[in-house]
Amino acid sequence: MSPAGGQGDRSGAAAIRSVLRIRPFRRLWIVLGAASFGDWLGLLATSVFAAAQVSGSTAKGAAFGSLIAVRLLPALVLGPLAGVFADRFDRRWTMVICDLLRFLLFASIPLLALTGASGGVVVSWAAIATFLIETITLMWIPAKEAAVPNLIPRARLESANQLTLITTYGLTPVLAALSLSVLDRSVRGLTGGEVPSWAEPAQLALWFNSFSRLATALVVAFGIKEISQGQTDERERTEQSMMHQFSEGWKFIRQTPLVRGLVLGIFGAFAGGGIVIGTAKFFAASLGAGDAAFYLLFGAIFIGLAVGIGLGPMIVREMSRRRWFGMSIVLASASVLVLAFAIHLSMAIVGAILVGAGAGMAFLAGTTLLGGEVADEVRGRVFAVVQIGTRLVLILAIALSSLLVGVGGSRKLTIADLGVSVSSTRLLLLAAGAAGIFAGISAFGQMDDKKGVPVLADLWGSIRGRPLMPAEPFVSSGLFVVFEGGEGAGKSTQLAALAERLRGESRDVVVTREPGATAVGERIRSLVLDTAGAEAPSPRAEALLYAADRAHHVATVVRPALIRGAVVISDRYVDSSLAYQGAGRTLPVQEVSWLSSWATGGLKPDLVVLLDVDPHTGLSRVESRNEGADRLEAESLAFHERVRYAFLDLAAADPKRYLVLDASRPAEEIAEAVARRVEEFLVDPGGIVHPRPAHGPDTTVQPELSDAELVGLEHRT
Ligand SMILES: Nc1ncnc2c1ncn2[C@@H]1O[C@H](COP(=O)(O)OP(=O)(O)OP(=O)(O)O)[C@@H](O)[C@H]1O
Ligand SMILES: Cc1cn([C@H]2C[C@H](O)[C@@H](COP(=O)(O)O)O2)c(=O)[nH]c1=O
Repeated sequence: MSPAGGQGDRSGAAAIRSVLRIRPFRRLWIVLGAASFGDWLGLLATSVFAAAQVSGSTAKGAAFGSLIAVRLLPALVLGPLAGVFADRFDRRWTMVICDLLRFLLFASIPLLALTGASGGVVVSWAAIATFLIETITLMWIPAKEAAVPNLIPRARLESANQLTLITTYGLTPVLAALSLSVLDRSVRGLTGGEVPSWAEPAQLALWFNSFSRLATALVVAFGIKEISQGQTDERERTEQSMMHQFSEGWKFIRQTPLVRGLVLGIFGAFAGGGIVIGTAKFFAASLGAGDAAFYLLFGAIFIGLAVGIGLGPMIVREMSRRRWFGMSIVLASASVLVLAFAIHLSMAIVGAILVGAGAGMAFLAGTTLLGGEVADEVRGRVFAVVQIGTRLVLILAIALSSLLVGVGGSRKLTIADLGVSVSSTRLLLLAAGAAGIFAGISAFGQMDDKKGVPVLADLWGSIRGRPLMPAEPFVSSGLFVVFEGGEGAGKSTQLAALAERLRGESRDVVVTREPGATAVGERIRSLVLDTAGAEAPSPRAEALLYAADRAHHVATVVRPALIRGAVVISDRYVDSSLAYQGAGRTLPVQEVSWLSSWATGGLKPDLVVLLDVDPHTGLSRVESRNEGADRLEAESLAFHERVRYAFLDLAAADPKRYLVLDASRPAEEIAEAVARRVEEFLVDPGGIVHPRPAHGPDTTVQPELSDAELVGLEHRT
């Protein structure tokens, strides 16, 4: 899989500019920004407004709290059906109708207040209207989320999500809070403190919220008709009953490993986040810090979120988004553990920033994966489940953790007589961190698209711009033996002897070589080795030519023969490139390795017979053939020395796969040793470490690739 929506080689800013050039998305982003600003304003204003309608601190607190609670209620009651709307009906009209209704409902709250209704009536209506607005929002969000992937190319989905998430959760809430406070001051300043009720900032904010929804409805209806166009055919959508579509959605989530992993991971992350929020006050106190520390920790989480969403893709670059998602959850959860052990505020702030960064990256990767990899016809339902589930998990986690901490938070558990005190807040954080790590690892396991590729090496390779690649899926029932060594080591001699022996046992044997085993290879061979006439290729061009020969050789000769069960014996393979172009030409060995691995799709030999010979000896054998030296044979002695030691180093790094023989021994002795080793393989095929058949739909890789041989692949979307 390519990283869904990965940004490739573009810088973050360039990727975002390119996404904004897509007209329907740009329009949607602008109105969503305005609407999100209005929503945040509305959220703050409705609550403040409701509190302002009653007197007495208890009543004010109850009014404020009940409005917030009412916003969460619809998700529990009506949530499960919301996604069906997004998948069943035209998403553009779903969004438009929802926004028109929200426009009316938002406007109705300050309108009722203007009629002179009593505070109690206004608060009750505000609660009912908020409940209805939230219910409508439940249908609007999956419709919008499911529509976005149809507006932009998949490769730009991540940038689009970055932009939307930063706008919705970073810019607009801060702007809304600032605007509300500036509005409040200005209105009070202008009216000298005698603010008429219609000009109350909370009322003005509600009007803004209302009209921002009207604007969204109009722009979506008349300016982004593409939302309707991208959707699955209407007949297909309405053929099934709603109940059937509802159960289909759940079945899809249960049975699809990617979605299961995503849902599990997202819920785990939100549970962890909820516990951090629920315990934050007590945690700040356990650090011996007061309210200021509490706010600092909260700020740190938001800074981390912004860093994760804004910079995450630039850091991990082309890494598989499935892997990035699981790793981000593990990072966030491990950082919760840091919080559990924090002994100083500075340590806690670092932990909180990392929690935020991990959560932000997981959120971005998860949203992008859902948008890019879930089919259009079920996308709305999947988004709805995530949306509702996260709300539920968050509320439960906050409620339960604050309850538990409230019961035991002020106490300290003293372990035996050791004098070690452990606050229950920290124990809870510890449990949350551990559970989060478990959820992250489980999600990773369910979704991993590079099974068998070492995780940390892949991460490090990705950060450096060269993610490791899984081997191409293929099932070999043959044996792949390669002869390597310097010039005149006796490779052709040994290869011929082995082939003859195996053919004598009636085995299917394919003798081949690099470069030059195919017609294309012959031409490449003459380009790299002929000394007469033609201009010599530069070192990088030489490396590419050998890789091109290898790619064609593997695809047309080696793999087909291995698939049919033949013993393939090749005179030189990847190690020659590492030794000659890497050590000999002093090109970066990692890059040469990357190139070869890409060319071969990760195919490695079962056995490499390295014939080690002193270059003096080898070159003098070649000379005695009186055929003249080719371009590489004509290289300096120092060059051939470097080649020799590079071969020996490669063999030392992976001794199981190599048979190193002293090539100055008599040819018959060497042939005997080679035959013995090859017979071992043939007698005991279980000992062969070539690619095995896949064990399931996702295990399409060679599990035995060593770290050194797994090299980067530039993923393209
Ligand atoms: N063990 C050995 N002892 C002495 N001479 C050998 C031995 N093996 C091969 N030779 C001789 O050395 C020469 C080179 O051998 P061969 O062509 O097999 O080597 P090679 O590694 O394939 O060479 P190249 O690097 O040119 O492909 C030949 O003349 C061969 O007869
Ligand atoms: C595969 C491969 C080969 N070379 C060099 C090594 C030799 O000098 C020639 C091949 O000649 P031979 O007589 O067939 O052994 O090419 C290389 O530099 N890089 C490679 O990948």
